[in-house]
Amino acid sequence: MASSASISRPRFRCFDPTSSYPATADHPRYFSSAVSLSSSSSSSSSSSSSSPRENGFRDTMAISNNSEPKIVPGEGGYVLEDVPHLVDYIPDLPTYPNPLQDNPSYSVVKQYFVNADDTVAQKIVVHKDSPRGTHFRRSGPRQKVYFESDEVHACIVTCGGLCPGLNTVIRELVCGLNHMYHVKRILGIEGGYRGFYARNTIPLTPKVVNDIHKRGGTILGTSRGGHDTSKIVDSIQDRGINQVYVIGGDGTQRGAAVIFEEIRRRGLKVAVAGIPKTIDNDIPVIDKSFGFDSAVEEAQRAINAAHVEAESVENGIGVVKLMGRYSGFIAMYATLASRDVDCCLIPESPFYLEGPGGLYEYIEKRLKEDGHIVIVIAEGAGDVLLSESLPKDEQDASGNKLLQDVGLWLSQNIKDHFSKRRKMNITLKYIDPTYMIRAIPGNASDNVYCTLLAHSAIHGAMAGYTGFTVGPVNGRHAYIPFCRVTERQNKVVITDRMWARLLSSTNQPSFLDPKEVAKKVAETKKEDTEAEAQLIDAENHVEATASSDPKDCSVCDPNV
Ligand SMILES: Nc1ncnc2c1ncn2[C@@H]1O[C@H](COP(=O)(O)OP(=O)(O)OP(=O)(O)O)[C@@H](O)[C@H]1O
Ligand SMILES: O=P(O)(O)OC[C@H]1O[C@](O)(CO)[C@@H](O)[C@@H]1O
Ligand SMILES: [Mg+2]
Repeated sequence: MASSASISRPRFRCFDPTSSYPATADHPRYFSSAVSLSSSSSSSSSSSSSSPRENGFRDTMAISNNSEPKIVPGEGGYVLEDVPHLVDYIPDLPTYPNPLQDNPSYSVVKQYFVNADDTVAQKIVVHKDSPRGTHFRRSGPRQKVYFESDEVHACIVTCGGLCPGLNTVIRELVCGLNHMYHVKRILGIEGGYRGFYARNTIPLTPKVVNDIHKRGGTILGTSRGGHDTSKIVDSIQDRGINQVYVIGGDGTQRGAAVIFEEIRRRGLKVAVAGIPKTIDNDIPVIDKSFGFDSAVEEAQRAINAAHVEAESVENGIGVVKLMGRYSGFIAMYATLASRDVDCCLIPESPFYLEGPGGLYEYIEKRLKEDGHIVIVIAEGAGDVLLSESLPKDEQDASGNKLLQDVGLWLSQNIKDHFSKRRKMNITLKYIDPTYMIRAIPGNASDNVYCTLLAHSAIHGAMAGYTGFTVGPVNGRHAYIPFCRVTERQNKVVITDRMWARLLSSTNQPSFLDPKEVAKKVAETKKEDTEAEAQLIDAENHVEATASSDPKDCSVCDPNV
């Protein structure tokens, strides 16, 4: 789904010879400006008895706050975009055997532990001569862990809008930590990020969370705004928390990235793991976000109702508004699944109302030929048209643009056009199931997916990885650096096959000038070629810099 066209690559830095952390089997050396610490740590003594502000290094310890992407080049254009690890800034941390090796459920699995070198390819359609390309570290349990079970004090927080499956992720984090790693101390942070410093916490046990996956919403509550980094990290430190599980969308992952930076700056032995959540499916790199399938399924009920209403009357028009602020995935998949939809409008594909090739013309054609029409519109579609007629510039507490009701606006315009100007008798029913599709519990497949996400996050944190988001890349779960999931939004690419399938199934106009389409295709191809060239440059660059004078940074900047 994600197009490589809009990927902006991380900037590559010189190999820093002062960077020194032990090359372990699980953690090979990498090229980046990693930190060098002057003192060894006693942080491994962090245990259940650790007192506030003792769960790691002292605040005052001089630690670089530099967290450039960790890029490991390999043969044939192979690049690993690795995630941070606690030993990057706390060397000499002791390791422990993974307790899973004695777990009767798991010990029967041949090769249960993930090979230290396993990585997941971002691009799996390749040509004979194409470079091997970007890879991410494969997720899963490691032979050695960096936390003892009774040392772990985990917390879970949910932020942003609701999404089916949130409670399942919470449940599986709690049960996974407890059943796989015997972790007993898990705190639920109430009410999103601000809950760290302004709300109570809830002790979470497998018993407390046993049934929650059957409910929509999040038992922890959620919020927008209120991200005060230093207060949040103070709270983490004061409570002696050493594993932070953050469930949320792009904004939340950005927030988690800053929390991780601050934790790293303070030198704390605290792993930060993100579990991506958004029904809009707008998080890049991962195959799809949890809750998306459930939301698409629930949207079918609204579309079905619109269809029944529309085909039961003469000149019936059903309009359904679905979520999708910047990305139209829900509208696109709900349309493709339903087959009752005649027109799908999404933010990525601008449309117009009047004149040849416009929406009104198409509606009239459908009404004449079929007697009815069903239109699905994503909430962010037609934003430009709408703001021209109703200018309004408001934001929510997180800084997201507050949208006006495009479904209502469109319905009103259609009514005005056909009744007043075309003098046609139409019956229009507007259905807005917006919050109904996200307030439900996860469906069966989302529940399984949520389990895998939670387990991946737990294995990663226990293995000492931090500053990462979990998610499947081409079907294999991986650890992805925060910067890769926050650098852009995943959007429907209207020059891709999926959108073409939709156009062919609805028969709607593309609303695009053929010349514009050709231009877009050319742009996409150019960006793809540039991205690949940059990868090859990066590999050559890292090799060159490793053997050159590290102070000579003229080669650092890919633009030089
Ligand atoms: N750049 C940022 N830095 C720090 N915190 C952020 C940043 N962007 C967002 N946040 C915080 O993340 C939380 C959630 O953000 P937001 O409301 O945008 O939802 P989201 O995680 O993107 O989920 P969704 O959009 O799917 O509902 C909020 O508490 C917000 O303050
Ligand atoms: O009304 P709220 O809670 O801000 O949520 C609305 C937003 O949430 C989202 O579903 C993202 O979670 C957007 O599609 C939508 O604009
Ligand atoms: Mg968001």
